[in-house]
Amino acid sequence: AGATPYIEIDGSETIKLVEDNLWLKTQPQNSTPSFEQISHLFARAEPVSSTIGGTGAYVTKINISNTFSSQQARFVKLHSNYLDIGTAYWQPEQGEAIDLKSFGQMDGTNPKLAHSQAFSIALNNQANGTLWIYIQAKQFATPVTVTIYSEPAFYQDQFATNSISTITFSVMLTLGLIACFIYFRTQYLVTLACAGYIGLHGLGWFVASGSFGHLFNGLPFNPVYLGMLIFPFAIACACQFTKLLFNCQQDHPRLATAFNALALASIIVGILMLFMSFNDAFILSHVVAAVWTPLCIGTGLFMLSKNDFRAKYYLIGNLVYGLSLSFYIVSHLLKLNGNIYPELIVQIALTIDCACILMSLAEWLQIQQKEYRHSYAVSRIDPLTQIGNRFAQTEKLASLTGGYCLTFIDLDGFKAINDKHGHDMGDKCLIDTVDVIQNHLDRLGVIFRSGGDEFILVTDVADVEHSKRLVKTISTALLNADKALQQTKWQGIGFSFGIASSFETDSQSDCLALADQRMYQHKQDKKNARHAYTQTT
Ligand SMILES: Nc1nc2c(ncn2[C@@H]2O[C@H](COP(=O)(O)OP(=O)(O)OP(=O)(O)O)[C@@H](O)[C@H]2O)c(=O)[nH]1
Repeated sequence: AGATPYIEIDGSETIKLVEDNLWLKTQPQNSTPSFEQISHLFARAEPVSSTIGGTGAYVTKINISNTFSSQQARFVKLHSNYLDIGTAYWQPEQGEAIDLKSFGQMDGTNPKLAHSQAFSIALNNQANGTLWIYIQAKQFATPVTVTIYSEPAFYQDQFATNSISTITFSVMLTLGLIACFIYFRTQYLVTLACAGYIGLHGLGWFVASGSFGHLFNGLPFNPVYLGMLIFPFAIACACQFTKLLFNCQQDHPRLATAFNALALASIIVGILMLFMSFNDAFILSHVVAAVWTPLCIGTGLFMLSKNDFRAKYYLIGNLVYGLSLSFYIVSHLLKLNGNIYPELIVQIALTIDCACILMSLAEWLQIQQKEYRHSYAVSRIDPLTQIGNRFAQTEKLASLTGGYCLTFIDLDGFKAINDKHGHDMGDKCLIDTVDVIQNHLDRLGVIFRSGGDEFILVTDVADVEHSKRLVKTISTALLNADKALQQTKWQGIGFSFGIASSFETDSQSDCLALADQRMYQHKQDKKNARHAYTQTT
């Protein structure tokens, strides 16, 4: 270890200590050690160059001198994501060592700070002394830097750090909840996977930032570690989401297998992690991330190369997240000392990623909606004549609220066309006949092909008088249509029809039956008239 560092408390807002050779490795303790224990441990501690990747307990002492002529309050912040036990003592040059408040994550008395721990120290005027710090955790994921803040600078830093952290995991949790609600409404599995993907990431950071522990302190275990344990389950959801988003089962079976395999592996890892040491769990989680990140970015690039526009948001989000993770790793390895924590940058990037993921889900839902609308329309259109079919007719009848008029139309002599010229010509005849009907009746209501050579015209009617007038108008229109048909090559075809209104009957089925009956009567009358005509000639 190098010489004991020395800090002069002057006018500076913040004083940062380089982490190199600051800490000494010592024996972990079962409970918060006393000053005597710490000084004892310090004497036998092993020098280490850095705490990064370390586990267990570390101890340090820092000489501090207050150059002010007044008492000074300062905050000491340690950048340590995990911290089971943290305790510090101020040993003035003269006098007894003073116990500063414990600042571990299991202790509820320290100032609440996302991703870090802090404690306060009051330095008498012109005081010289030694600050002893003991820290203990299952894992030191980052170099544990020590920064000394003036009171205003600390509160400012605390506000910014906690705000950014809270906003990001709140946004993630909210987006996850939105995806969850979409699942309840649509039952699409992709939305459930999306809810898991975003929601579990949000929950993970809520726990990992320390905020969960700050809200629910007094737990028998340190909840901050749980953040890492949630991660593989979030990745399992992310795999399923990606697979379903790009319809991999149908379009890219090999990718689907890869995502299923990684999802299964992540779940197994996630369960195993609960039973292994946190250090192993920590490494395994990073292995999962190392497989997932290139896989999702590669998939995004591949899908974009196939012009799949769902990939655009997916790729942007994962690139932002991937870059932030790289920055996180590099910043810790190179011990970059920016003003903003790399964890917060990852959290911000992940929030952007989650928003992009939800956008890609929206794209997916939009495609579904378009397909649904298309099949909805197609299922209600008669493919031969392109007018509404019986299904559409049933819906129209069900939607009627006021008075209505139903016209039953049946072709005369259609079977003969089929018999004489074949079904293809019969089809053509039907198409032409519908054209003629539409030209004459379109403005009078909606026409449906109820089957074979039968059609129904549905008209909304205001009152009895209106329905009486309508009977005349429709009859005239159909007689004109009949005449028009005679001008085409289908002279043998004619229309028989019957009209009934809701004012004459009690129900729609009665109204339909009455119109059918009148149509049949009309057909019979025409047949009789033809018969009589043939007899007289
Ligand atoms: N080409 C063709 N024929 C069809 C189609 N749907 C039903 N048909 C035929 O239409 C004919 C309807 O029979 P009918 O109602 O007895 O025909 P019609 O000659 O008009 O007899 P009336 O109604 O008594 O005047 C049957 O031969 C069906 O096979 C179709 O989509 N295409």
